[in-house]
Amino acid sequence: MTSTLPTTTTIDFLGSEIVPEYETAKVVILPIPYEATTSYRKGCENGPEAMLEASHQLECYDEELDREICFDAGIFTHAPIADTRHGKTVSDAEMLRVTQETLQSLIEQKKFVISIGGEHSITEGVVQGYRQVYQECFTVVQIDAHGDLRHEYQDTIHSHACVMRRVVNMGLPTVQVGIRAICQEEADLIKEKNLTVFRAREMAFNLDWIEKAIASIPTEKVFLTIDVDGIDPSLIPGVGTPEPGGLNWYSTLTFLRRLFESKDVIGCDVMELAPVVDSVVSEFTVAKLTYKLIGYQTVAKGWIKD
Ligand SMILES: N=C(N)NCCCCNCCCN
Ligand SMILES: [Mn+2]
Ligand SMILES: [Mn+2]
Repeated sequence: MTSTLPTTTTIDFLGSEIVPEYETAKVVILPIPYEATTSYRKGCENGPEAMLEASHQLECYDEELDREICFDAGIFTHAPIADTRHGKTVSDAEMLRVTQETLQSLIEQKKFVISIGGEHSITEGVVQGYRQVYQECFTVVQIDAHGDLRHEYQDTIHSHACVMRRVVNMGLPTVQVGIRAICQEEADLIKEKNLTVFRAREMAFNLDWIEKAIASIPTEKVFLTIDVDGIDPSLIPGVGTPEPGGLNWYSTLTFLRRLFESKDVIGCDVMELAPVVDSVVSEFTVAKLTYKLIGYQTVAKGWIKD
């Protein structure tokens, strides 16, 4: 009997010909095509697959780092988890559980995981995975247009608009970068808790922000969460809630390189890509951003092969 159920085949980051054995891979790409609470334009559940497909067009050679980084690091692409595509329902509790458990197991196996969303609420589960493994405190560095600091939004505390509030409530320090859309409740919380926020308006004309942001991170260990709407929508128009005035490409890369070389980045996620029909700009840019993260980490950790 042939099944009519949709099958999930995994598309490998960069293409199957470069995929190493799981055991030897330092890096695992974890697709999390989950979408439930997005409030404006939909489609971020299709982000991971679009990014993986676009990654086949990347050059393996990183011209900045002067290496074919993928052969140094070894990049393994995991099967998707918490998949809401094709009308499947996954509750927030189930998404958080499977995300936390998958992360915990990959981190225990010493993998450097880059989780690919999917909506930003997933980051709560991702960060919980790190908390299970790391006794030591770490800072969550967020690139985003939005504060995501609301207690609750549209009747759920697990909305993508609340994810950093969940992180703050875990007691972890945060550094928020590129912020340019917050509500009164968030502005009040930032003042009350004296949260560290680098606002896009202040960053726009002054590259000083990069060193200031690095210096403001209170711990050696860092988890990096990138909501791709933090980058300017002229570079990544495929997001659910676009906001003008975002980070440009080279200041983003300069910040990320500094972050990886000066801190111990224990993991990262790249969230909220919602592909636009008939344009590949967003998914290609997100694929390239992801490969840059791998490159910076590979150099920082000395995974370079002779
Ligand atoms: N993380 C996000 N993408 N957050 C988006 C929140 C959108 C809130 N719009 C509120 C408009 C009501 N005045
Ligand atoms: Mn955002
Ligand atoms: Mn966000």
